Amino acid sequence: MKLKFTKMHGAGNDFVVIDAINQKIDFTPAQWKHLGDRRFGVGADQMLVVEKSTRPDCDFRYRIFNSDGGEVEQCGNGSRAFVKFVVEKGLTDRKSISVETMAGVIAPRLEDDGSITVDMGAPILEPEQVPFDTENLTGVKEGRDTLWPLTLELAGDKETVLVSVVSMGNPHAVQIVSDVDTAPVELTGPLIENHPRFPRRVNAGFMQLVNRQHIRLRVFERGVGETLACGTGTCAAVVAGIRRGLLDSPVKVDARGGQLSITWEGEGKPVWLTGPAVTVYEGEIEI
Ligand SMILES: N[C@@H](CCC[C@H](N)C(=O)O)C(=O)O
Repeated sequence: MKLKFTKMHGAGNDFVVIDAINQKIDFTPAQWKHLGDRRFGVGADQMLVVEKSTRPDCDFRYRIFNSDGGEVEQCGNGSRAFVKFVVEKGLTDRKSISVETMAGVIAPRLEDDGSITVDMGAPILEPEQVPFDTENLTGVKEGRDTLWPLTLELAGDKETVLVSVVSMGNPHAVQIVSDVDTAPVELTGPLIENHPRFPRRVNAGFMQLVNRQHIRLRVFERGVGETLACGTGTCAAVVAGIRRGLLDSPVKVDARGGQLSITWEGEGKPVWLTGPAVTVYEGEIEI
């Protein structure tokens, strides 16, 4: 079939966005992987699918596929691209929508100045729900957070890193580093992603504190590798920093591909993610 798609990005985290309301989509994991392939397909970190929702309280259903072909629960930068896409394509006449995801309902809003704010829902902080296996593991309390030791096997050597575990619908392990530019993201990212204590694998965040309202962040994403920005990773890092008593909301986050901003009032409250979304081009591919 000939698939119509739109190439978009949010702070450099790039997407193939597909209208599955007006096109019939039923792809295998291998076909999703092909679409995400930068050499043989279109190329993107994630493929985002726009569907009708079956829930009466939601305007759309939003499905997310990583470039490895696997379907995942949530994508924050993608949710900004999602609302821009449905408005630009005339799929809704509302700029503030409710969207069903595998991880619950989120609410992106397209402002008149083009910026987008998303209610990403409340973070999940119980390790077993992240999910993270704490059996026979002792955590270190810091503020309201617990830091968990993760032992990594590095070419025969063992190294332990302390991580906060947070779910924004999808799992995150966040550690503090002194300098994101020299952090071993490529080396330890895959080891954290596939650490046996995370049964569904994990997104690995590396956060540098600039001041109490400003961080720099790199994320090695599950099923993708390092991306230029990760929206849910940004939410998770700020939640971890606030719970550790190191950050105060609102927090500005510098990713390699742009700046995002997070507001969070604390436990049980939703995380608000603000940032850009850009349409790059429209395309068609035989698949
Ligand atoms: N880029 C994303 C997250 C996409 C999913 C992630 N790789 C996972 O597997 O959980 C974002 O902006 O949140």
